[in-house]
Amino acid sequence: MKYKTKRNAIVLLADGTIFHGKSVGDRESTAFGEVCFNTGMTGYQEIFTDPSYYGQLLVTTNAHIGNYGTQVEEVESDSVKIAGLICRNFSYNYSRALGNKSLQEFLDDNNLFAISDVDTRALVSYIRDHGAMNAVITTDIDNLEQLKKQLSEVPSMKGLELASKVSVKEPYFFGDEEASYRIAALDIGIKKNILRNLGKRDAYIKVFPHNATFEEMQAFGPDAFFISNGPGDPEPLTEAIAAAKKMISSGKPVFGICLGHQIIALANGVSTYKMHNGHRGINHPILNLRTGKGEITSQNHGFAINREETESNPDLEITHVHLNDKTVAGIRIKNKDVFSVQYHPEASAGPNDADYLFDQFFEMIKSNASQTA
Ligand SMILES: NC(=O)CC[C@H](N)C(=O)O
Repeated sequence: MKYKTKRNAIVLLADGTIFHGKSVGDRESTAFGEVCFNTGMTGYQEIFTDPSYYGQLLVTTNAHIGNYGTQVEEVESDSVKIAGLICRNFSYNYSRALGNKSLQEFLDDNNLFAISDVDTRALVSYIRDHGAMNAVITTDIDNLEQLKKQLSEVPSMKGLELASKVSVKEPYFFGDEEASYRIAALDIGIKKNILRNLGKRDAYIKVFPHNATFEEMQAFGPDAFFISNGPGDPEPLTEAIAAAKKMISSGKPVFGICLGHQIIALANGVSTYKMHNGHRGINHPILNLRTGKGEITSQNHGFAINREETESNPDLEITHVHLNDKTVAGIRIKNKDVFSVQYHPEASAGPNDADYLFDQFFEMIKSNASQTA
């Protein structure tokens, strides 16, 4: 087999703990980032290309990664966004009628360093107990003191602005120019499947860079605004928060997903905090408090909005809660067409239980447009 030689590799955590593994392929490399884990059993390609993962070393808890290869259309952005991959068994071969490439080729094309043969169950238990922290994966295993020094210089995710690293530099359009509705979307790390979900509901979308002003977005003549998911700490995104305040006052519908949800909360004076461990997986249970129905959702976040501040804010209503830990999973602004969720109704990867949120957004857009016509 082509990739027979594997080098010894390690995961070195910021607290000095070491887990052993092997390089994927015959490759010498080193990658730094915040270590986090995703429990999804499928959807690795969508997860690896999700811009919200920028700067993170991802541990996959499924026992096999790569077994169904990759497919050119199943990407959530134009490149791999994770900083490195840590897995148990890496499958160099794949079996899938419509696959285009092996995962190894796909990761090599993206120059992404991956290590396998790690006891991921032990690693995940460790992170669960000790919380999210920075780490390095490397084949440079004889140079520990130097690595520890470099690792101590990697900035903490708390306070880190990363949206500018993944956002588009210039505005672009998505969908049919003749569509019935126009949406101005703020790209602070947008996933492609969000655009597909908006576009297929008869919308023409103009996607704006992370630092676009409200006035630039308004000049498109939108019927509604959208604020995307994305990486890093939401609090340093002062330009996005300022734009969100004006979107909210505009009277037009506003929908925020994940980082966008956190920005809407911050625009209402609610603070955010770094969680002990985030929620990353494709089966997170949510309760919709308005309907009393449960939803199984796709999630990927390491920050959350402050629950007490949300509850005591007279303008806000909590619409969804996470059933595992009762964190806030969705809010709306009372008497306005503004709402947001901490999870991913666009799925990709994951279930489509929360697809109705896109329909809800378009119902708001239609009734808002008819009122202002
Ligand atoms: N998927 C996202 O938008 C994540 C938002 C934010 N970066 C967090 O980790 O909480």
